Amino acid sequence: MLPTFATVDPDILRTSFAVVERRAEFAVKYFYSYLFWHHPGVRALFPLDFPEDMERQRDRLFAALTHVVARLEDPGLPGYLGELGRDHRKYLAEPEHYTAVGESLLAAFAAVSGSAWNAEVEKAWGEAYTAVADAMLEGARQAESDGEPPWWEAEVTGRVRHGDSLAVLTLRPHRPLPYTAGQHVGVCSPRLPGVWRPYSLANAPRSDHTVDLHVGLVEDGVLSDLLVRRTREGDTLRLGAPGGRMTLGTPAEDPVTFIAAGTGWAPVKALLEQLAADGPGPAEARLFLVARDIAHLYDRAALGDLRTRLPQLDVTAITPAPGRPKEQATERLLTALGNRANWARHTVCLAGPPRLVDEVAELLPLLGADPGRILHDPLPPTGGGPARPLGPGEWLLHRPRPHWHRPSARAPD
Ligand SMILES: NC(=O)C1=CN([C@@H]2O[C@H](COP(=O)(O)OP(=O)(O)OC[C@H]3O[C@@H](n4cnc5c(N)ncnc54)[C@H](O)[C@@H]3O)[C@@H](O)[C@H]2O)C=CC1
Repeated sequence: MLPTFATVDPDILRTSFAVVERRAEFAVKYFYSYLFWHHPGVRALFPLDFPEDMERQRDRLFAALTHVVARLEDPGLPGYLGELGRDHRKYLAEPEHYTAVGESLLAAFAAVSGSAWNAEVEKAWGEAYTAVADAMLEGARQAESDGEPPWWEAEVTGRVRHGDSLAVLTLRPHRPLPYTAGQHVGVCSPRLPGVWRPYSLANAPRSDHTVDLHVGLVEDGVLSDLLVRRTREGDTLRLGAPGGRMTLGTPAEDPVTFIAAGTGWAPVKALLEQLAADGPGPAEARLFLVARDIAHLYDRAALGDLRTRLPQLDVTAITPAPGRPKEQATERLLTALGNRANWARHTVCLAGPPRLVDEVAELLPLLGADPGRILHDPLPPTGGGPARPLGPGEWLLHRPRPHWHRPSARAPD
């Protein structure tokens, strides 16, 4: 049985985390300095050769903590943590590493909290961290006792380029990778040890166990550059444990809307393949496909095939007006979504750039969609903007663009 957070007072954690969050940058630096100084053995788990990756790792820690603090009463939290622990086996994380991380985290929180840190707060965080670590370790132990490897070695058996910035890789894992359409995996190349990035699996499970990845070139990206430009058939990659909640039951009978932007098409394609394979599918299905320009509406043959197999699928392709920036497609998408009805009846699967996902996920309930049936996965941002909440000073220096729900309300730029 997974540990619960029943004994931890969520208000104490939230109030004290708000204090830490305001000095997040310092807290994170303190945390890693403390961790590496007091537990030098842990260094091996982090990609110190890639400073940019260290930055991402730092952001990820805060993103994960924020996720936990925001969902303390969520009954799905232990399940999420179990999945995280199962996935952390790819970093070769052992119980003693969890202890070292917990000790360093509390030290960092105490260091940045000043007088807001007291015995009661320390006790609450100690208990919360123990519950988090126990849930993660339980997930890892379960995976190990199920005979799951910490990662799956996979050979690249196919590579198709779509323009300069996109490649579809086909991989054959050395042993079958158990997953559900819509899920994603961590991907790592032995040529960049320790650098893991999440990619959605772009196909429903196949009898030959091969999987496709759609890889878009990320500006200044380390792994995407290697995957798009320098990976060849016969190369080996590592895949972490599949995870993610953007999955549909089988057979899926309720009306469903898919919204895919850029390579967010990958998991949506997998879900459509699953619908087509399972039978007639829901009576009502709609797909909004968003791309930065017409040339980036790739994979048209596969879409044509899916339309034949799912004749009820209503497809809307959206690109920016000629000469407008790629983000304008998101405005057009929001308008198109506003023009549709029946949101209360639809399950919505949403995949694409994090900011688009955030904007759409905020808009849909205003259109009548049930927030509990809007499915998307929190993926780390790929460049172009901060990955964690901005501190007050940073906010003044880099004011975030406001999130507009009604594009018509947006001042012309
Ligand atoms: N499961 C998921 O949610 C998946 C998410 N992704 C993510 O999707 C993204 C795909 O990148 P690309 O193919 O290069 O897409 P892209 O950068 O070409 O963007 C496609 C469309 O997304 C919208 N968009 C992009 N940046 C935006 C912004 N800052 N604010 C509002 N809207 C924006 C625009 O409408 C744009 O036309 C990556 O961030 C990747 O991590 C990819 C696969 C699966």
